[in-house]
Formats: sequence, structure tokens, C-alpha cells
Amino acid sequence: PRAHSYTKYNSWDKIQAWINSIASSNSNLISRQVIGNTYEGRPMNLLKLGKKSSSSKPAIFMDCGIHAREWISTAFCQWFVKEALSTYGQDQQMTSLLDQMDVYVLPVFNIDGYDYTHKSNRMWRKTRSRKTGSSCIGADPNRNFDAGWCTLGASSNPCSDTFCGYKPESEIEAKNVANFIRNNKASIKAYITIHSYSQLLLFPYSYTYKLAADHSELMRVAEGASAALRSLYGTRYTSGPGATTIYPAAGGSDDWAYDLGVKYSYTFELRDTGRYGFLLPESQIKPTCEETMLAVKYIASYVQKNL
Ligand SMILES: NCCCCC[C@@H](C[SeH])C(=O)O
Ligand SMILES: [Zn+2]
Ligand SMILES: [Zn+2]
Ligand SMILES: [Zn+2]
Repeated sequence: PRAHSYTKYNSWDKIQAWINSIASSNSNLISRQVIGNTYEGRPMNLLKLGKKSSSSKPAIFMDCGIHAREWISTAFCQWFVKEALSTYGQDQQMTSLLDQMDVYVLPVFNIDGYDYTHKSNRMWRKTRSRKTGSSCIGADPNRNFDAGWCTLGASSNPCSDTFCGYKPESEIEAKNVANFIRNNKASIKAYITIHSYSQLLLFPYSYTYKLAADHSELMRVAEGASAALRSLYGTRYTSGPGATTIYPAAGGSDDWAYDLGVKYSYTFELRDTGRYGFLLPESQIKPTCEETMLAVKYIASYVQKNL
């Protein structure tokens, strides 16, 4: 059977095998922990990148694949891990980052949904949770966090693609991630969540039109990261608060992390702007990931300088 490839959209089985092998590839720089299981019982593997240290280091938390059909997002987290390990020791910025901080990477947040897009419905977005009383399946994890929950830009209809869930963190995947971040909030300085598509770099708030207390700083960093991204292939991103830059949307992981105190909280919407949309060709995985590396490294180095 086809092996794992960084320039293909890997099935969940390939990604799980990749996680197991890469997590044991360099005990000084990477380790793995399971933060809980998905609704259908798949283990949520969190990778921890960073030079091993007996004391706890400041950290960045990045997740991919909240939405099942956004395959370029999941591909990016795999790419990031590969780049981090392969450029540590050569790339000054990555070496400094992993020496000073830890980077937690959740390669696939919504594993059940991701597997479902490979096997059944390519356009599935939500989790695959079931509840008696409704024939419709799943909730939108990015509407299920306890941040203005279900007030706007979300639906209380279980059949909607933006169903907010029966209560905040009703989705076990969201609860597992929220628990981890809550338990580690003293060290987590930044939260980055990867989505597609539209080429946007968003930050809080989406649950209100009110500007965040740190709006101007978050905007400056987003502009710098977008410029870094554009420097490689000229790809243009728009930066701004979610509510006015894309649409109002309550219950998002970024807004929740920000209100918890994780100041540098960003949502990426990767390529493209609609030509292929969620069906971005595999030929664009490499360029998309390379340009996104520049933006993520820009944010990470800014966080480092402002510890
Ligand atoms: N917290 C919401 C950030 C803005 C919306 C992001 C998109 C990604 Se597909 C969405 O969840 O609809
Ligand atoms: Zn998404
Ligand atoms: Zn999106
Ligand atoms: Zn590279």
C-alpha cells in the first residue's frame, strides 16, 4: 500500500503510522502524548516539539484538521513537524525556537470526520457524533467552544454544518483540546489553528464586532506574517479580526483561547480563494506549506521576542 508522503493527502491510517514513527525518531526533539479519544474512539495524538528540558518551557499550541474536508490544513501540520525536525541545527530561527520554546502540534483534531471524508463524503465538515432524537450527525467543532457559544454565526439545528453542539464542549474532541490548553495555560503563549480556504490570517474576535484589547498588536503581527508569506510566491492574504474579515462566528477555538489569556491567537485560512477551494490539488501542497511555514515562523519568533 502507498506509503506516507508529505506531498499527498494521507489517509488517517497513514498519518497514525507516521505519528508513531516520527515520534520515536528523535527523543531529544519530539515526543507524543494522547490527550483523549475521538467520539469513534480514535486516539488524539499530540506531538511535542522542542529541545528536551527538565523545566517547563513557554509553548505554542497549533492544531490542524478541525474541519474534516480542509485537507491542506492537515497536510500543513505534517509538513511543519517534518520541517522543524529536518531544519533544527541548520535554520537559526527554528533552532532558537525549539531551544527556547515547545511547540505542541495536533496533526488532526477531527479524526473521525477526516477519515469520513476519505471513505464516504469528501465535503464533510463536522464531527461524527450521534445523539438520540436527531438523525443528523456531528457538530462544528469551531462553533463548540465556550466563547459566546451559539450566539451568532452558528446554528442550533443538528443538521446544520455550523451546528454549535448541545452545549459548549459537547464534542469530545473540543473538550480534550480545551482541557489540555486549560491545564497548560501558564506555559501556552500562542494558539494557531489551521483551516482552509480563503487566504486569510484571522484573530479575535469572531463572536463580537468589538475589537480585542490587543487588536493593534495582533494586527501588526498578522500583517508581518502575511508579508513574510507573500515574499515566497506572492500569495496574497488578508489580515483582520474574524467578525469583519470573514464573518461573525461564535464558539471558535481562537476566541476561546484568547479569552483564556492566550494573547497570540490566530486562525489561518490557507489556499486558495475558490478556484479549487477545499479540493486544492496535491501539486499545491508543497508551495502552500512552504509559504505558510514563513508566516508561522514569523509569529513564533515574534512570540519568542515578547516572552
Ligand atoms: N473563530 C472563527 C474564526 C473565523 C472563521 C473560521 C472558519 C474556518 Se473554515 C470557520 O470556522 O468557519
Ligand atoms: Zn475550517
Ligand atoms: Zn475555512
Ligand atoms: Zn522547506
